[in-house]
Amino acid sequence: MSQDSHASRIQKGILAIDPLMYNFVENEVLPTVGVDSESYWTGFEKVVKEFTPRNKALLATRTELQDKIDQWHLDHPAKNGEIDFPVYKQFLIDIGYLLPEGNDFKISTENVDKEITEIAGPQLVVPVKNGRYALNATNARWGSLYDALYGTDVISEDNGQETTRAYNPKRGAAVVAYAKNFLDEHFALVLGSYTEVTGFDVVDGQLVIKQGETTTELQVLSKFVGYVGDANSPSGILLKNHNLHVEIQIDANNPIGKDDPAFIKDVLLESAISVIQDCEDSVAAVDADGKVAVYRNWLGLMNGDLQDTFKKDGEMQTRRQNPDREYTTPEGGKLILPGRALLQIRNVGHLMQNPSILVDLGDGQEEVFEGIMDALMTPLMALNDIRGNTERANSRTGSMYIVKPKMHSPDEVKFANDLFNASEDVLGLPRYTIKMGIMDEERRMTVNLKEAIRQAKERVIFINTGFLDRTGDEMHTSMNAGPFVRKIKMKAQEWQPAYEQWNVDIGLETGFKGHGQIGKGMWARPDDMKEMMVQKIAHPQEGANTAWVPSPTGATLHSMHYHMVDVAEVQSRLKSRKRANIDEILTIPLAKDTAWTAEEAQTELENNAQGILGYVVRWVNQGIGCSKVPDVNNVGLMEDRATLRISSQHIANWLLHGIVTEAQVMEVMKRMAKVVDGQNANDPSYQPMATDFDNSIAFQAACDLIFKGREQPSGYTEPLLHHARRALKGSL
Ligand SMILES: CC(=O)SCCNC(=O)CCNC(=O)[C@H](O)C(C)(C)COP(=O)(O)OP(=O)(O)OC[C@H]1O[C@@H](n2cnc3c(N)ncnc32)[C@H](O)[C@@H]1OP(=O)(O)O
Ligand SMILES: O=CC(=O)O
Ligand SMILES: [Mg+2]
Repeated sequence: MSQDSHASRIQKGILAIDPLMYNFVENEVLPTVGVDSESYWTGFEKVVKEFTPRNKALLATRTELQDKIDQWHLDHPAKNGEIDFPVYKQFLIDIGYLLPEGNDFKISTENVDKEITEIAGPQLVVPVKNGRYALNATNARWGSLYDALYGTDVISEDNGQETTRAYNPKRGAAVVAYAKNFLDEHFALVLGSYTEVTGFDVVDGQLVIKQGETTTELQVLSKFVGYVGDANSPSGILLKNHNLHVEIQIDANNPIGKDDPAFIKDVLLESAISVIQDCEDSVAAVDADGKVAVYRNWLGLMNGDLQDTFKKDGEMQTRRQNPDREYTTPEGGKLILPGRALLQIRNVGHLMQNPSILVDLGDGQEEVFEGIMDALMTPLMALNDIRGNTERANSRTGSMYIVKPKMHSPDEVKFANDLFNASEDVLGLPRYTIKMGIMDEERRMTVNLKEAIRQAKERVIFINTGFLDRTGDEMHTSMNAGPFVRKIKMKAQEWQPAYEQWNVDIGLETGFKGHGQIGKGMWARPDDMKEMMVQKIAHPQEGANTAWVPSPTGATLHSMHYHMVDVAEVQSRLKSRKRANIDEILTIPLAKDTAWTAEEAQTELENNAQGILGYVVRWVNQGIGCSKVPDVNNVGLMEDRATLRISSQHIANWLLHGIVTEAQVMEVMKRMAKVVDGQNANDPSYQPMATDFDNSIAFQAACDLIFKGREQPSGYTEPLLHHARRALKGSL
C-alpha cells in the first residue's frame, strides 16, 4: 500500500516523488535502458513545469463549453424531443465547439510497422497491469481455430455437441467441419474439399494436396507461402490471404490429428495483429503502487523478458513472450514471421492526476497530471525496443506506439503532440519516434476530427471509434436537453451510424489508407461469440482495418472476418463517397415519446444499476479494472469505465428529467446490490455491499456516480472511482 508520506518522498526540484515510484525508476528502469538519472529527472521537471498549466487550461475550456451548452438547453427547451437545430448548430459554432475546417492534407507518418499500415485484422485490448493476461494478449498473434470454436457458442450445443469436461468427439467433428469449410472458402482447392484431403506434399516448390489416389492444388497457387518440417511430410502448411497467415498443423500422433484423414491437428490463425496494453479503461491504478505495477509490466514487455507464473488447472505454469515463427518458403528459403502482436500502449487522458509524483508550481503541492507522467514514462521503458536492442522485438521500424484516449479537440491533440515532442527531447529520440493513436470517443473530437488529425499529422497512426465513451459523452454533453432514449436504443439513433461513417470518411480523406489504422470499437459481450461472428463483420465491411476484441479467442474468431472482406478494396471504393452528414452526428438522442410504462422504466433502471454496482464493487474493493459482470439475465458483459459512464449518465439524465425519482433509484440500487452480492457469493475475497450500505465505500461510490453524475467532468467516472479506491486503501 502506498501511504502518502511527505517525509519519505524524494525531492527532485519541484517534484516530490513517491519512493515506490522513484526506486522503481532508479533501480529497474534507468540502468536497463541506459539513461542518466540526473538528466531524466531534470527533463521530467521541465516538462511538468511547461505542460501542467497548459493541461489545466484545456480542462478549463472543457468546463466553459459544457457550462454554455447546459445553459443553452435551459434557455431553449426541446419540444417533443426536438430542439431548434439551426439555432443550436450556430450556437456551437459561435462558442468554438464546432470549428472551421482548414485545407485538405494527408498524414505523413513514417517508420510505421506493417501491422498498422498493411495488415487488416483484430486489435486486442488488455489490462497491462495483469501480467498473465498481458502476456496472453501479446502471444495472441496466433490462435488455435479449433480451440476458439470448441470453447465458444459459435458451435452449437445441440445434437449431442455439448461442451463436456472430457473431449466430446461430436463437438470436435463440428469444429473440424467448420474449420475445413473456412479453408474451402478462402483457400479453395481445384477439386473437392478439405474434408477429402488425405495429406500434403511440397514438390518443386508447389503444394501438392492428396485426396486418396488423386491429387489437387490450390485454385490460387500464390496463397501457399511456406511450410514446416520436411517437404515430403510437412508438419505445417502456411497459407496467406488478404495479408493474413493461416497454418494447417499436421501431427499423426496428436489425439485430434490421428483421427483426421490428413492428420490435421489444428488450424492456426494469425489473430491479434496488434494489441493495446491498456493503462486506462481496463486498469485500476490510483497511486504509485498501481502505476509501478503497470509500468513494470510494460517495461518487461518492451524488454521482451516479462514472465508470469500462475496456477492453472491445478498446475503451475510460467508464461513468457513467444518467439517468432520459422518457416521454409516454397523455394526453400527461410521465412520468419512475428510470433507476437504489435504492442501499443494506451496512456491515460488529460483529466486525471496521480499521487505518484507531487508537483509544486508555486501554489503548494498538487498531484502530477497522469497523462504527462505516462508520456514521460512509457517511452522511457520502450527505449531498448526502439533502439532494436531486444531479442523479442516489438517495433521493427524503431517506433513506439501510444494510444491517447478521451481527447476532446484539436487543441488537446496539439497538446499531446507537443508533449510527445518534449518526451522525445528528454529521451534523446528522433522527432516522431513516438506515434499517436487518437481515440475518436468524445463528441467535440468527432465533429472536429479532421482538424484534430492535422495537429498530429506526422505521428498519427490510428483513429478509432470508441463508441462506448462516445455514448457517455453524447449523454453528458446534452444532459439538460431532455430525457434520452433507453440505453439499448442508443446505437440505433441518428448520431451513431453517422459518427461511425464520419470517422472512416475523415480517415480516408486524410490518407490513412495504407498508412494507418481506421479502427472500430469493442465487442463488449465476451461470451457471445456466435453473435459477434454475425455482427462484427460489419466493421471491415464499413472500411475499418481493425476493430477491438476483448479476448484472444475473440481475436481468432474475428480474424476470419478479414479473410471474408478485403478491406483495402473496400477502402478504395469508399474513398469517393459523400462524407457522412455532420447534422446527423449532432442530432441529440432525445426520446420523442417518454411515456414508458412503469415496468419499462424499472427494467431500464435495474439494468443500469446492476451494471454499475457489479463493476464498481470489484473496481473499488478489489482493484479489478475491467470485469465480466453478469447482467440481470446473467449474460456476462464487459464492463469498464466507459460502460459505467453510460449507465451512470443515463440514470442521472432520467432523474434530472423526472422519469424516475431519487427514492426509486435508491430502492433499485439497494435491491441490485443484493443481487450483485449473490452473484459474487463464490468469491472468497468479495466484500458484500448489502450488509452495511452506509459503510460500503463501493456502494456509496456507485450512488455518487449517479446522484453526482451531472457534476462529474464530462460525466467521467474516474474521479469518483479513484477517490473511493484510495479511501479503501487508506492512501487518500
Ligand atoms: C471501452 C473500452 O475502452 S474497451 C477496453 C477496455 N476493455 C478491455 O480491455 C477488455 C479486455 N478484456 C478483459 O479484461 C477480459 O476479457 C474480461 C474482464 C472482459 C473477462 O475476463 P475473465 O472473466 O477473466 O475471462 P475468462 O475467465 O472468460 O477468460 C480468462 C482467460 O482468457 C484470457 N483473457 C481474457 N481476456 C483477455 C485479454 N483481454 N487479453 C489476454 N487474455 C485474456 C486470460 O488470460 C485467461 O486465460 P489464461 O487462464 O490462460 O490466462
Ligand atoms: O475506449 C473505447 C470506448 O469505446 O470508449
Ligand atoms: Mg474509451
